[in-house]
Amino acid sequence: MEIGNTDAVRLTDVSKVYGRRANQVVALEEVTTAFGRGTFTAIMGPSGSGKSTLLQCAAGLDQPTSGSVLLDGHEISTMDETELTMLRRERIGFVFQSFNLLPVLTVRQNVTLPLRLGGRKPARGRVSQVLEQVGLGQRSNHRPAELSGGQQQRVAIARALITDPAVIFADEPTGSLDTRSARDVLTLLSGSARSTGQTIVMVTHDPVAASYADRVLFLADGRLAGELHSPTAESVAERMTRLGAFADEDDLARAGAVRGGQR
Ligand SMILES: Nc1ncnc2c1ncn2[C@@H]1O[C@H](COP(=O)(O)OP(=O)(O)OP(=O)(O)O)[C@@H](O)[C@H]1O
Repeated sequence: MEIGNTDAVRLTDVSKVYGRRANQVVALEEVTTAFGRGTFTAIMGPSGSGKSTLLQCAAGLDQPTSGSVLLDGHEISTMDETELTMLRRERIGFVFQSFNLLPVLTVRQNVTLPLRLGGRKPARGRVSQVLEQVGLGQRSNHRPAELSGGQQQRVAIARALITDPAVIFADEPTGSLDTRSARDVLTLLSGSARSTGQTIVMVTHDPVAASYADRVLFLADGRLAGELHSPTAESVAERMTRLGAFADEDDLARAGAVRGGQR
């Protein structure tokens, strides 16, 4: 069922409780929000605030305890595992901190893998087009070990883009990259939202990374704790400090670097 609306994902009163009785952890509590088509949203919050849980529930990798998740017009909270697997394969792209490329496959083979797993072939010229889009047109026959971290992450983004997904979910996509590679990856993500209307939802701890998004959603203790539109690294860092997120020295140093104007 496809419904005509402008939201790629809509969560209504989503709660997630792990464990039973005395050991219960409320990871998400009645979260209601939406991710509009063609938008780039960053999700931020202190450690343990529910960011990964939100991403997993929104992407159909985990089922909420209660509430509704409408993804690309499909109610996923009532789907069984087979239906969810199909939906994830067809309509969702994933990008992880650790790239998750297969070392024995070439760049081209890695990028086409999601299609081949679904028994499909890429349309003529599509793989080259996507590789050009991520700036790796000349690297299609290389293997991941022959590429830098930033280039490997761009292969992972090409692999996410190839299925033309309704949403790309990215979990700390710049977490293991140097500043310059991180900037390339973030520019690519924000560019694909702006130029091709790709919807992107990204979890990050980094205010600079979040500043590339159109909107930042803040979580605290499993609940929504406000949002910022057209964020700057400074405004995000300030909000995170207020949420008590920068509790250790590394985080404080990063917030300080941000105020020094990294971007
Ligand atoms: N499988 C699980 N079983 C029990 N508790 C869990 C499970 N997964 C997450 N939690 C708990 O749910 C809460 C939210 O966790 P989550 O991983 O979503 O937070 P996060 O904001 O992504 O944290 P971080 O920034 O540290 O990665 C935490 O208290 C965590 O301990």
